[in-house]
Amino acid sequence: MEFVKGHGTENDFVVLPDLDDQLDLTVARVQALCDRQRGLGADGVLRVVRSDGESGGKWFMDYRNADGSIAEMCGNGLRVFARYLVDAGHQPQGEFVVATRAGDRTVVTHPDGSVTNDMGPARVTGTSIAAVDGAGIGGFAVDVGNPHLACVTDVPVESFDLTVPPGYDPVVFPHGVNVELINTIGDNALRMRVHERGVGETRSCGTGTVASVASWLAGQGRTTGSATVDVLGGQVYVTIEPMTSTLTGPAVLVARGELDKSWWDALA
Ligand SMILES: N[C@@H](CCC[C@H](N)C(=O)O)C(=O)O
Repeated sequence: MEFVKGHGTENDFVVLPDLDDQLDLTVARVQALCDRQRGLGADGVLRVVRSDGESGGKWFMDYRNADGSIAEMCGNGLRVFARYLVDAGHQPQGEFVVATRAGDRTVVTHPDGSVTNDMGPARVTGTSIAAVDGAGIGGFAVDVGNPHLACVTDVPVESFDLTVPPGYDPVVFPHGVNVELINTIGDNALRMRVHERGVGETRSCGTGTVASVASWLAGQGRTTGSATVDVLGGQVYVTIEPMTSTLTGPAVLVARGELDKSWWDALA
């Protein structure tokens, strides 16, 4: 069984081509694939499935977090997914549509290896508080298809301990939440760290960067704008408009290989 390893600003993924939707991708298999000691190591798995195109997309991105849970959307993963499709010859370079659990998303692959995703609307739904290092930090709840609590703070984001999952209000976020801590570092320039639902701290989160810019704008009473977002693994560029948002950043394919069949079968 073929796999590809890739990353988008060091948010890393195992890509599993399963064009005819044959794989039984159990929680145990996702956990083992993502484990950095007993598997390949990744923040998540991207299963590539050919879709019937009825929803507008010819491809379905089946995204799983490292703990085996299913999430609606993954922004960095979508760029890697698009790069894989072009690299494998399944799509010509340029614009095409990928179906996700959050809806159809248009992607544009660029010759320099970067990808621009249409991320759909970033909806600011209210305010809430994250508990980090024993202190409460206020932020905005932002729905980017998946849930975020994006907190702009004056405390340098480098100073937080994200080895401990941030606390959050389960009434506001009944299905868990991704928590972003954000500093303003210049004109239209942010720095972000993230604790991802189903993973832990990661070096980047694409939907989290979109939520961060939406939250930063909401704090100024704005609903449109753009910013660069520095993350531990690099930099992305986000635009927010009333009806949609975009995310541009690198997508890197690192390795290709074959999973050992007896290892895979033993995990069923
Ligand atoms: N890293 C992703 C987000 C993956 C899903 C997230 N952990 C969740 O459970 O919602 C991204 O780049 O957006």
